[in-house]
Amino acid sequence: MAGHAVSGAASVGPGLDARLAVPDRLDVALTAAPGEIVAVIGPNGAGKSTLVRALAGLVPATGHALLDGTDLLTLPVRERRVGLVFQDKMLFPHLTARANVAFGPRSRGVSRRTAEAAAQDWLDRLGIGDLAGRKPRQLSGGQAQRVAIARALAADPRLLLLDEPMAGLDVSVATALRLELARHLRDYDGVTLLVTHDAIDALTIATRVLVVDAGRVAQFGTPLEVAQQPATDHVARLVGLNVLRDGERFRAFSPTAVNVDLHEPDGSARNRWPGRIAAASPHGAALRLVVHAVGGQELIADVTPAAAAELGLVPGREVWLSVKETSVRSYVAAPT
Ligand SMILES: Nc1ncnc2c1ncn2[C@@H]1O[C@H](COP(=O)(O)OP(=O)(O)OP(=O)(O)O)[C@@H](O)[C@H]1O
Repeated sequence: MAGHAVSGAASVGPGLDARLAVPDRLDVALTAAPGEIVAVIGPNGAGKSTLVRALAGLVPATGHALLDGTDLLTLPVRERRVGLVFQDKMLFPHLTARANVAFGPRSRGVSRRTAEAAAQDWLDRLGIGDLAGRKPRQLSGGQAQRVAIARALAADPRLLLLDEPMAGLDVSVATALRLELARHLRDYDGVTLLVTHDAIDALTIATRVLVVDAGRVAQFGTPLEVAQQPATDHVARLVGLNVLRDGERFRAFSPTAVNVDLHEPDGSARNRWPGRIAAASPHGAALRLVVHAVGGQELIADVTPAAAAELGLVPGREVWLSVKETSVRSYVAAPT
């Protein structure tokens, strides 16, 4: 069966098929079909940036990273058909927005005229065509980020690496950029990796979510699988669920399903925990309590402001939390 992919071996088909290791920092495998948008999420220091930087060739890694059948790790950085957008944008400060975007095509030998026309077209599409003649220092954060995205896309990459492209932007700017990015990515037939700390990005833009924890893949599934059946506390928090481990299984329940009492509740509820309120903050129309349960587990409970006032639910208060078994979803986390 020469030429055919075998289970566990690298595939030679289109898309991305990577297994990358960086000593003491990262050891992950992932695949993505053309057109897929993979959100990469995980706690600080999990290895998300190391993964995208290894794919870009900015961090030395071992293993393989087949992109449309060609191993990126064997190619010099300049020859990898990879587009990069980092939080710190990395625009050339002395070049105009248009020249920044034209840089990729120019360095591949496209004539200045053609490259600049294409650059102008990308800037127009991203809604900042009128700013094409400005230098990066004359642009706002959101505008500069659009230039960085235009520059990455104009280079016609087969792999687009976006490392927290919305971080550091004003909420309204980030929201507008997120919508535009989602629209562009829907038409993009390469593979996108989007590193994000934002559950909305992960769950709305992505076709799949890669959860990285301590340099390993903790979960790799559809946004729905990951939202409904998170396999790490970090993701549970990100999607706003409580998750308890029960051997091989996970037990998840919504903060809105949690009852808060000042005394141990009556009855035989299996799911009840004494603890102390560590924090309270508004969450939509509710008040969200973070409770440190006896035993170390951190749980969240949403209560009405009226109940909070009546029971005196303020940080430091000892409480009992309980949840009905019918409100608990029990599952074995989706395989990675
Ligand atoms: N240049 C470096 N040299 C050695 N170790 C590094 C270097 N950069 C990062 N690390 C370590 O590698 C691990 C992964 O870091 P990485 O920046 O990839 O995490 P991350 O998931 O992107 O985190 P964050 O969400 O905070 O950006 C961390 O333990 C970090 O301390």
